[in-house]
Amino acid sequence: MDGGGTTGGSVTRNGATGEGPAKGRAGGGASAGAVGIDGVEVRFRTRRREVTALTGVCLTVAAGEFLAIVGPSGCGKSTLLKLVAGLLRPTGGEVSLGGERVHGPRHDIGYVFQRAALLEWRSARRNILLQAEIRGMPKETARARAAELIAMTGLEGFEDAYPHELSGGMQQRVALCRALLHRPPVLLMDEPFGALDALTREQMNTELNRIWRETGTTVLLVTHSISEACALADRVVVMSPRPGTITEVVEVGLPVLREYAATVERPEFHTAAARVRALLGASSTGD
Ligand SMILES: Nc1ncnc2c1ncn2[C@@H]1O[C@H](COP(=O)(O)OP(=O)(O)OP(=O)(O)O)[C@@H](O)[C@H]1O
Repeated sequence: MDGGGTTGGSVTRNGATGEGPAKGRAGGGASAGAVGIDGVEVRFRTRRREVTALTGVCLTVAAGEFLAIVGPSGCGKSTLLKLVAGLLRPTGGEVSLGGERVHGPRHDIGYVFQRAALLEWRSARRNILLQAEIRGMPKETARARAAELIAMTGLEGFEDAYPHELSGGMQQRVALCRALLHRPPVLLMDEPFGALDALTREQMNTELNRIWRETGTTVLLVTHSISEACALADRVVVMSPRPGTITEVVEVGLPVLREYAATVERPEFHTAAARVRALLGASSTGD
């Protein structure tokens, strides 16, 4: 049930180059944290028409893998993330997390959206701790984990600031901390840096790479940026226009340690980005 062919350079995950990490970077198979998407179809029926958003989508994501998803607007990228989160049921096929079929909303995932969606009347720390309150996590555990994440994302000194006192990048860091508070094995990110300026976005890419290496979380990132996808991911899933199917899965073949500016200079990056761009053809996906 693996989706699409692969292309690009050799596999360097598992630190084969000696430049990388990291715990939890398992091979294939349905180990804990792995995502399985098997023959999935999604049809939406509204009063006026029926839309087939996804059809015949098959994909296996290994535990600890970083997967990026790109494709033209409306090809079903967000729909795919919602299926994994259990917020949506497929019309056909099956979705699994850690080898277990997804039947409804899952609590063992983290979700980051384009907008940080922070509560304006809560400080950064209390926005992060919201996750703990919703889940009934023990207070001390939650506070300790929040402090760890605040340090990891460079938010120290801003714990008591309110959202309007934070830059866009800082707000997304808070959203990321909130999504990671309960140590989810799977992190879903839907255009998380789309609203940031180019420089902040590059910094966030480098940070996300570090956080991914440190946490060992499986990441599914939806992005419109070919550069972002190839700079961060182990593999890039390229989708076709609606009804969304997987056109190809491009293996990036870069070491897991990725500092943005250096990464985009590497030949493996250029090979992968050129392939993704060619597959997307004249579609609207940016850069
Ligand atoms: N709840 C819904 N009801 C009806 N149609 C929907 C619903 N959600 C999504 N769709 C349709 O399904 C298709 C895929 O939507 P989706 O949001 O997954 O695309 P996307 O690839 O994430 O788009 P974009 O890149 O523009 O964010 C679109 O045609 C959209 O109109």
